[in-house]
Amino acid sequence: MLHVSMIGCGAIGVGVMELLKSDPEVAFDVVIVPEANMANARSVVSSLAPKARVETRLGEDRPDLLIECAGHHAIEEHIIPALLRGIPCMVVSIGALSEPGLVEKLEAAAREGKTQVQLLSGAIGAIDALSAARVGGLESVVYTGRKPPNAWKDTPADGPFDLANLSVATVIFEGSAREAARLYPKNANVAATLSLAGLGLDHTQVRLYADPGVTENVHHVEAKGEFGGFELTMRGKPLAANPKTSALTVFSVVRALGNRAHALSI
Ligand SMILES: NC(=O)C1=CN([C@@H]2O[C@H](COP(=O)(O)OP(=O)(O)OC[C@H]3O[C@@H](n4cnc5c(N)ncnc54)[C@H](OP(=O)(O)O)[C@@H]3O)[C@@H](O)[C@H]2O)C=CC1
Ligand SMILES: O=C([O-])CC(=O)C(=O)O
Repeated sequence: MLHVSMIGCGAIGVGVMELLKSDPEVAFDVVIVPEANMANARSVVSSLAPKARVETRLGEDRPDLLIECAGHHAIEEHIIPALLRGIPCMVVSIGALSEPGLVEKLEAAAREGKTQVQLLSGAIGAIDALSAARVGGLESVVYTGRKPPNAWKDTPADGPFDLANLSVATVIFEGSAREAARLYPKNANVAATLSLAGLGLDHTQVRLYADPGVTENVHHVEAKGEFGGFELTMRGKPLAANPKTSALTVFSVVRALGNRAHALSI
């Protein structure tokens, strides 16, 4: 039985608890949320993981695994202290790791705690192939993200582009993954994941489209290197609870937990 504590009880956290509710090998013991969200989280958790406590921090608990499904601040606030205590962690807010120095800080905390932090693949696939290809040497990684115009509301594209009236697919950003993450932090998880697995934030090229012709989060990756090349297109259905998040992200967390909990891992 894998004893899990989870940070976050939003679109991903709730989706994960729903799918694992009847898995006898995964037990949620603690769900961590901000103070203001505790009452709401308690009512959700009581039906999905009735044995779990809702807390604002991990406290003295020592889970087999701490998983972050919360957001950028949770990494500094909860993951780094847990790693320092030797608790293995998983992180889904990979976009947060584009903040200078944060990856190194995570790594140092895991090393000091003699444990490991796993960065989950989330909404994008082929991370295994890309990071294996890096071993032989990569030449280029180009990521194209395409989302419906309303997905770019309240971002730097909202204003320079008349999102509500776009009639054709429009490039709203072209540049490095580092710049994409700086300008579009809430849409930067995939670009950051590809960068960490591949050529890094400065050498991963990113093009972002507001496209009235799509209803899904479309992620296209083209990678070339010593291994040869690959092209991948993912058409991620957004979650009803948060249209910025593809459903595959929830499945990716469930897979990762299953791989730790079950006898067979794939
Ligand atoms: N790797 C990938 O491919 C993807 C990663 N993501 C990332 O996953 C994360 C979660 O996404 P999603 O579930 O859709 O987001 P939601 O906003 O639906 O849920 C986030 C949850 O985390 C809680 N939370 C926020 N900050 C903290 C904190 N410091 N400590 C404890 N709890 C906290 C929120 O509480 P409250 O509501 O009170 O703020 C809320 O319960 C985001 O960072 C998102 O960018 C998303 C999609 C793909
Ligand atoms: O598709 C998703 O779930 C999220 C996404 O585009 C990103 O954050 O890069």
